[in-house]
Amino acid sequence: MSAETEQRIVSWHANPSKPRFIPPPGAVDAHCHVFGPMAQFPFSAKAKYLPEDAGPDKLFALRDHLGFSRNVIVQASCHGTDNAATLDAIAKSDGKARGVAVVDPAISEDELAALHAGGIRGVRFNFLKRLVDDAPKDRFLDVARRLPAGWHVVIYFEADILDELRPFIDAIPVPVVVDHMGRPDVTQGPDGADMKAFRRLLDSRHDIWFKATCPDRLDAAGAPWDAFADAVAPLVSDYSSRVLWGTDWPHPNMEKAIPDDGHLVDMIPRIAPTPQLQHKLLVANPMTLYWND
Ligand SMILES: O=C(O)/C=C(\CC(=O)C(=O)O)C(=O)O
Repeated sequence: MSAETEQRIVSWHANPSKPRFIPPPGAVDAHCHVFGPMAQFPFSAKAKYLPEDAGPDKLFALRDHLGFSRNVIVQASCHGTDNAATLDAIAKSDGKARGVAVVDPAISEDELAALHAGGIRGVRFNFLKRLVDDAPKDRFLDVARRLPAGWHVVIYFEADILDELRPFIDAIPVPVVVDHMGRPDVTQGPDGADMKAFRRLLDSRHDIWFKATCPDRLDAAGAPWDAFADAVAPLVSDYSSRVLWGTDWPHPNMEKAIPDDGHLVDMIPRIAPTPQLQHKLLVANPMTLYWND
């Protein structure tokens, strides 16, 4: 894809509402991205989408508008394995951001150490065919065995390949964080086949975490995303010590159904109704994974 021939896409709300829910002090938006700015950080030649710039200035303004304190910036597929934009945003955050990188599995120990010094605390393995050309499990496992101390692996997959991925996930030697709960069909409800399979995965190891994120991606009925709230609230309550939350801003590939970030924040008390759950989801859990040093 080339910037000259493709039209750049805006996938985020120009003027998100102020949420009614007020996050607790120290709340972490634990899943968000930056795009570019392209002039400084060009997108990957293999990128499957070409977004407009959504850099750290916009991300930090949104953080403050929504009442959050910190961000975990996840390297988006449009930047490939060049983590410069993510590192730049972390460096500009005044200690208020950490990150998850996407790396070439052949990365050296020195390069991993440099990512650690730049605030990276995990690597992401993406299995979505519409986002990446290949996902080599053996090479992923090789790098997972060489990660700096305290790091984890983030995996992104869709529910229909969970069974196939189980031996791979079982072999990951560090904690695992599952993006968007492995994209279950939330219309099946809390006891549907997808949620049951995901619970079996969570029960198989106590160091598998998940992000209770993306009602906009998972609930096609649209806001206020009632099916998402019904299906996800029991999961948050039953696995409250290993769940994270994030906006997913700037919502890559959601340009046809852009969510209002204020409405996304207002999902939090529906899936985590008590102050205790909200503190775990937004403060204690992400601090354990990302600011544990
Ligand atoms: O942002 C997300 O979590 C989900 C994405 C984009 C993505 O992961 C990426 O580009 O790396 C998606 O489903 O298109």
